[in-house]
Amino acid sequence: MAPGVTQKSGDSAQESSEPQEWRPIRPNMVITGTPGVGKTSFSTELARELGLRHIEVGVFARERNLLADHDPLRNAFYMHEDAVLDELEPLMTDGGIILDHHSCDWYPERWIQMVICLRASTEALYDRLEQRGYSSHKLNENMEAEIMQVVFEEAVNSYPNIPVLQLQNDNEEQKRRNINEVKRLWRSLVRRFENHGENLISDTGAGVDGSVS
Ligand SMILES: Nc1ncnc2c1ncn2[C@@H]1O[C@H](COP(=O)(O)OP(=O)(O)OP(=O)(O)O)[C@@H](O)[C@H]1O
Repeated sequence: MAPGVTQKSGDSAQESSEPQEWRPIRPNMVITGTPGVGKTSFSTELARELGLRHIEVGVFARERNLLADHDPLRNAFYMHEDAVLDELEPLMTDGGIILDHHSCDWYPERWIQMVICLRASTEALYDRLEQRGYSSHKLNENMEAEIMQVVFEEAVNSYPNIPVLQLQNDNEEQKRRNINEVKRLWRSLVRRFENHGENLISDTGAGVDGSVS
């Protein structure tokens, strides 16, 4: 995996100059995971069913000409991270956003109220990445990252106040079960967010297929 495919310079999940009490009008969600685990498929369905806006961060950056250098080894572009954050800020303030990207350590923590890390078995992931025609370097790098749970640990370290839901996404049946469970958790979060000003989910994990929250 390209380490972040972002160019870091400044603000991050753990560095915020905003007052602690700042919160979006509605909650936001991050869906992360190694490339190929199924973030975009999952986010698209979830956003449609919950009436949320799905932002595939790499596409968002490309559409706004916020891509930086090209990494020839991975055939991927870095992003101008600060500029992407600036563009995202008003959207995140309104809330109801699903941010979909394989790196999640650069958003201000105050933006995010739910974090999901999708996982895939080595067999499922290998097949998906091979089908994409990835170079052996890129394929091996991603496989190793998934086995070493690099993205999950990044998510846990970036959002110390939010339980990170880890969901196994090897097949369509698991995806459907997980989407249904995330919808239930999200609706519960929204109710508590509106009623009591809470921004944490407390009942994560229960009944979610393969979850290790
Ligand atoms: N639950 C699933 N069962 C079977 N195939 C799946 C599942 N989820 C996704 N896929 C397939 O895996 C491939 C990768 O999915 P997707 O593009 O959603 O992954 P991604 O994590 O968003 O990747 P990237 O980070 O590179 O954008 C696609 O061909 C998709 O159809």
